[in-house]
Amino acid sequence: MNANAIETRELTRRYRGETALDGVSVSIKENVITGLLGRNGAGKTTLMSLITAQDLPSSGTVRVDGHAPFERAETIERMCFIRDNQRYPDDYRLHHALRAAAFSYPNWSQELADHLVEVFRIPRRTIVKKYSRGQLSALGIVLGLASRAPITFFDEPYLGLDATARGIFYDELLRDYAEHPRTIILSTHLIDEMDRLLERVIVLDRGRVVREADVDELRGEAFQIAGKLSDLDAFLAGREVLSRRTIGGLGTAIIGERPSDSVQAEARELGLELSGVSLQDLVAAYGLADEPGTASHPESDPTRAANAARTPERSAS
Ligand SMILES: Nc1ncnc2c1ncn2[C@@H]1O[C@H](COP(=O)(O)OP(=O)(O)OP(=O)(O)O)[C@@H](O)[C@H]1O
Repeated sequence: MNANAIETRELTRRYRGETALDGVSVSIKENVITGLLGRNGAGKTTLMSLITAQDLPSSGTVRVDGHAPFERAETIERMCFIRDNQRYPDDYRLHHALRAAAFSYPNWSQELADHLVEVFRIPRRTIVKKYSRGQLSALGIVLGLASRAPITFFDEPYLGLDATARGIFYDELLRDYAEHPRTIILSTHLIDEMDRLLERVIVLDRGRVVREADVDELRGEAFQIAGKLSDLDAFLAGREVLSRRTIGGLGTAIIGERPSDSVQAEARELGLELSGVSLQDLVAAYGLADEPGTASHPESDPTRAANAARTPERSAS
C-alpha cells in the first residue's frame, strides 16, 4: 500500500457568497495516478490551488509529504501545477518557457522536453501568446511531464488538443511514469479516454467529496444490462437502478450491484445482455459527470446509447 503524498482535512474555501470547497478530507497516494472528477464548478481547480499553496483555505488543513506547503519552499518545489489557463509573460517564446521551467524544477529533463516539443510540433519562433489553444495545452503538457516533479497536477490538460495529440499525451505520460514513478493528479471530463491512465479517482460534487476509490473497485460495483423492455423491467424490479435509457422497444440500465454469478444467471434466463460499465458511464450514472454526448464530453458519440441498447460492448468477467 502506497503512503499518502497529500492529505487534506476539512478543507474549506469560501468566496463571497460561494462555497467552492466544503470540508474536503482526502488522501492522495504516493506514486499513483489519481483522477479528479466532477462536473463544472465542482471544486477541482480550487482543491489543486489549495494543495499547491497558490491559494489559502478559509479553514481546514493541507499536508504535502507531511508538511503544510504554504511558504515552505522545499515542499512547493516538489510540486508542479499545470493550469488549464496557464499564463506566460507577453514576450515569451518556447525557449523562455523551457528555461524558466528548467530553473524552477530540480528534476527537470531537457531531453524529455526536447522530445515532447518535437512530437507535439510546438512552434519555437512564435510568441507563446499567439499559440493556438491546443498548442498552449501541449506546452503545458511538456512542462508538466518534463518537470518530473514528484507531485504533478494537470488541470484539464487536453483543452483544444486533437485526438492524435491527446493519444500522444496519454502514451508519453504512461511511458515516463513507468520509468519515473511519481504522484500525478489529473482533473478531467474525458473519463472514457483517460480511464486507462487512472488508478484511483476522487469525485467532487458541489465542493464535497462524494467518492474516493480505486478504479477497479468502482468498476466492480456495477454492471450494465440491456435487452427487450419487458424482460428488462422484470430484471430491474427491486434493484438499485442508477440510470436507464430506452430506445424503441429496447432498453439499457446501469445497476449498482456486483454482477455475481446468480445475477448473471438471472440475466441469461431472461435473455438479457450483461456487460461491464465504463468509468464515464458509472460516474455519469451517479449524476456526477457530463452525460456522454454533451458539449464537455466532446469525444463521445451521441448514438452510443442506441448502440449500447442493441449490442453491449463488453461482457462482464
Ligand atoms: N476566485 C473566485 N471567486 C469566486 N468564486 C470562485 C472563484 N474561484 C472559483 N470560484 C467558484 O468556486 C466553485 C468551484 O470552482 P472550480 O474552478 O474549483 O471548479 P472546477 O471543478 O475546477 O470546475 P471546471 O470543471 O468548470 O473547471 C465554482 O462555483 C466557482 O464559480
